[in-house]
Amino acid sequence: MRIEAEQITRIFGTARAVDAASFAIDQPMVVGIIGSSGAGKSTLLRMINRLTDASSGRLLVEGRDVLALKGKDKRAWQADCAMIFQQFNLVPRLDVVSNVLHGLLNKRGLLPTLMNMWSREDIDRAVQILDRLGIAEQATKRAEALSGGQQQRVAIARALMQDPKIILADEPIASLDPMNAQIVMDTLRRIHEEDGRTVIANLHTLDTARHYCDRVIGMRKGRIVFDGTPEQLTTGAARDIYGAGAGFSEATTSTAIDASAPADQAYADRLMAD
Ligand SMILES: Nc1ncnc2c1ncn2[C@@H]1O[C@H](COP(=O)(O)OP(=O)(O)OP(=O)(O)O)[C@@H](O)[C@H]1O
Repeated sequence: MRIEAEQITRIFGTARAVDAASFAIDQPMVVGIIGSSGAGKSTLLRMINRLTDASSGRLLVEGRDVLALKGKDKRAWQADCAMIFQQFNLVPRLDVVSNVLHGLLNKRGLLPTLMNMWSREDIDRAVQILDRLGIAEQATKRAEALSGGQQQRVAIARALMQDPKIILADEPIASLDPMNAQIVMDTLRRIHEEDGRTVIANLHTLDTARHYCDRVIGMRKGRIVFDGTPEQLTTGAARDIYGAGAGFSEATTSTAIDASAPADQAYADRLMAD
C-alpha cells in the first residue's frame, strides 16, 4: 500500500503545528517519528487517521486522497489505520475482551458496540489475538486491573481487531517502564514482520527509533527536517532535529531499554509461533 503525504499542513490560530509535511511510504515498514515536544508529531499522526483535520495538503493512499473522505468512506479509512495512544485509552471498568471487541466499532457501528453484542466468531477472534500477544489469561479481567504494559498490549489487540493496514502509535511507550516498553516495541515490530502491516510510531527516544525502525522521520517546529535510515541518523543529524547546541547529549533522549536482551522469552516465542 503506497502512502504519499503531499504538503500536509495544520494551522492552529497563527501557529503551523505541521508545516508542509511531505513523504512517501512505498512498502510496509516501521517508521519512527522523532522530534522535541511540540514539533508536530501527534498532529501529523492525528491528521493521517483523520482525528484532526488538515488545513491543507493531500494524503494519497493508493491514489485516493484520504483527507477528503467523508462519512462511511472516512470511517472505512479510520478502520484501515488503527491508532494506539500513550495512555492506552481503554475503557477501564470493562473487561479486556470487550475492550478488544471495541476495535470493531468502525466496522460494526455504535449500537452493537454499546450493547456489547458480539458474535461468537468475533469473540473467538478477540481471544486469539490476545493469545497471540501473550495476555489471553487476562481476557476476563477489567482493563483497569492490568499493568501499563499489559494495557498497551490490549490496546494493540484492539487495533489488530480492526485488521488495519497501518498502525499509528502516538508515544506508545512513553508511560511504560523499560521492560514493558521493550515488550510493546517488540510486539509492534513483530506485527509488521509477520503481518506485513506498516507501523508509524511517534517516539521520544533516539535509541528506540534506531533499534526498531526501518526509517526515521525527524520533525522540528512543524517541518520534516530528516527522513532517512537509522544508520543515517547520526548524532549530528539528531542535534539538528532536536535543535540542540554543541552540548547535545544523546543520553537525554535515551531510555534504559536494553534492546539486545529478550524481555520475556516465553511471550516472544508464543508470538513467533503464530
Ligand atoms: N488542539 C490544538 N489547539 C491548539 N494548538 C495545538 C493543538 N494541538 C496541538 N497544538 C500545538 O501544535 C504544536 C504541535 O503539537 P503536537 O502535539 O503535534 O507536538 P508533538 O511533537 O506531538 O509534541 P509532544 O511530544 O509534546 O506530544 C504545539 O505547539 C501545540 O501546542
